[in-house]
Amino acid sequence: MTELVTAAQMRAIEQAAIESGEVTGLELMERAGQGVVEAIFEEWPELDMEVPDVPAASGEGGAAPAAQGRPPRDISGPKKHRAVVLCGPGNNGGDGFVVARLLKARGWEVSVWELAAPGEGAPDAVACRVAWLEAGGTISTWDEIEPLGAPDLLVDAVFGTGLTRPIPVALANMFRLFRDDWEGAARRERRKMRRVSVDIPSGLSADSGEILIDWEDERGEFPEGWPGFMDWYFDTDLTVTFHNAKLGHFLGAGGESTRKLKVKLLRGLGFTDSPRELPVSVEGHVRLIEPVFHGHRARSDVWFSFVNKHHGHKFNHGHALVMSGPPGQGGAARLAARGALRIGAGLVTVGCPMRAVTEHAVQLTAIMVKGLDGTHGLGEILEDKRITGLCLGPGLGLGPATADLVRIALEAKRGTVLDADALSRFQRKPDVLFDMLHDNCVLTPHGGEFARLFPDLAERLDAQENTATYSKVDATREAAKRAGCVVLFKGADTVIAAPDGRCSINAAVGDRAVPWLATAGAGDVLAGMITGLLARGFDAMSAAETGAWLHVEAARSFGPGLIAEDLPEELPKVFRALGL
Ligand SMILES: NC(=O)C1=CN([C@@H]2O[C@H](COP(=O)(O)OP(=O)(O)OC[C@H]3O[C@@H](n4cnc5c(N)ncnc54)[C@H](O)[C@@H]3O)[C@@H](O)[C@H]2O)[C@@H](O)CC1
Ligand SMILES: Nc1ncnc2c1ncn2[C@@H]1O[C@H](COP(=O)(O)OP(=O)(O)O)[C@@H](O)[C@H]1O
Ligand SMILES: [K+]
Repeated sequence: MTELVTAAQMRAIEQAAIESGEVTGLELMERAGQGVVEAIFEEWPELDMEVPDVPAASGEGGAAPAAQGRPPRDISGPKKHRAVVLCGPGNNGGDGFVVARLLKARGWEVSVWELAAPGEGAPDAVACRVAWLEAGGTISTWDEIEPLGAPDLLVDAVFGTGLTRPIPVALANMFRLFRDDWEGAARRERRKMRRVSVDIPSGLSADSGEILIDWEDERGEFPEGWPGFMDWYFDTDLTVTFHNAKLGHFLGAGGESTRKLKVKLLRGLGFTDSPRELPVSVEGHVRLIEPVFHGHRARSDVWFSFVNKHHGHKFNHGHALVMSGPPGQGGAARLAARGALRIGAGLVTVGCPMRAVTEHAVQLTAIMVKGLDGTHGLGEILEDKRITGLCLGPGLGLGPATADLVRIALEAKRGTVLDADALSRFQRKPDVLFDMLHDNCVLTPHGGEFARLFPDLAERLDAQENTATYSKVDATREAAKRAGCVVLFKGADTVIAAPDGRCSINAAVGDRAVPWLATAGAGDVLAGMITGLLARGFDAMSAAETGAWLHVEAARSFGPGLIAEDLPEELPKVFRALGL
């Protein structure tokens, strides 16, 4: 798994490298700029070549008049590539000056626009600005911006990890206007404008992925028909970050805007080849779930145990029990049960009220059905120690029986997933639930359920929109600590945390985006998949991480048009593709 860092952790890493004398701040900035240029040419190799001029129409420009019967000959020579670099007042802007200088040295026409000159607080950026001027570069200020020739490349080096204050909405709007103006100009000149952000799209918090906008600022001055909220950051095609990806690349709006992310190593930070190991002790880091089966990277323990499924009979693979609600509401439990079976539990039983047995029996084949006489019946069946995974919540109902079933289930101390109604039922008294939970449990709330169990954390998360001091990672970590078990907070940026501080993100963004997974019942299947893994003996954190990752892989493999029923059925294909 890849380690993700916060802005403060990144600063600590850089600081440690600088203090050790291994590298200077200026060298780091130079490498960062080089990394961006390298990434640009890797992503768009065509930019590394000269642009052939478009032959002008007869009589215009430099093209020769067409000789009879022959196409016009281009005598105007190659055009230069053009870049516009937007520089901010800090070290992110410093990186921008390096990029500008390196592109100019390769023969590009480069215009630099400066929000404000870097000051004493950013001496390395000042030095890079001087180097740009010494290389013959010029600098315009943002209030002098005028339409110019269409660029092939727009480089956003305005704000990076140092953005902590919200930017004025007027500035955010300028990002959009530049982008639109230059994109229009590029279209007119038949060029394609690529947008690249240095470190993180400007306007986003590197810690929370939130858009940092000061909405109070001059908002009223702008005309009707404002663009939607999601346009208020520097919308970009490629983000080039350094050393390690940041949390903000995967959370919230940051996840949605980071379509393509390249991580460039800054050699001299105690690194050899891998961004996966952190060179200095970084407390409380977060991992991106990204199991790798082949290649030079070591397999994680989770995947090792998955591959090495024991041989033996079905009970070696665990027995999952999924509790169902009353007749007519059993679909959710059946979806969960199917997920548990397909992910490899040896046996799966749907436990239901006696009157729901017929409904389940006509629908289920490989999955067993057991009529249970309420809490008493659940207690009885749990005397069978071969039942190793429990799932309660999908379609269970919000009546008092649900709370009793949860209590009996938790007393049995098996691997247990609580989802949906099993969470919402405790809205009024979450502490009652927290007192019963044990460390082999996984709670799988979506946003609404999270707010029911942890209203103060959800409120804090909502309220911090413009300050970026509190992220989904912070909220989920706090929730896990309070609950005393693993909490998986769902979404395209699913965050999974354990009470001991371990935390990971399962990001369904960028090339892993699966918006079609937002379909009724998808969450029930996820609960079942995690239950199946618990039944197989995975610990709570590994079960949640592996289940969440496979859930998205199944959705990716199936593609648009997916309905919840398709998810379990897609798993064999995912396993095959993984070489299992
Ligand atoms: N030596 C280092 O620390 C390195 C830093 N690097 C770059 O440096 C960046 C971090 O640099 P900084 O910490 O200087 O911060 P940034 O350059 O990201 O931005 C902070 C600057 O913007 C100003 N600012 C913040 N909020 C503002 C607002 N709302 N309105 C107007 N101005 C605002 C701050 O006063 C500060 O000058 C990284 O993202 C990375 O691009 C890289 O060069 C690698 C080496
Ligand atoms: N835009 C999205 N991209 C990726 N996954 C998503 C997205 N929206 C929702 N999901 C996932 O889909 C599932 C929906 O679960 P949930 O909200 O409980 O719905 P339901 O109760 O209908 O099953 C969760 O696993 C969630 O992480
Ligand atoms: K930036």
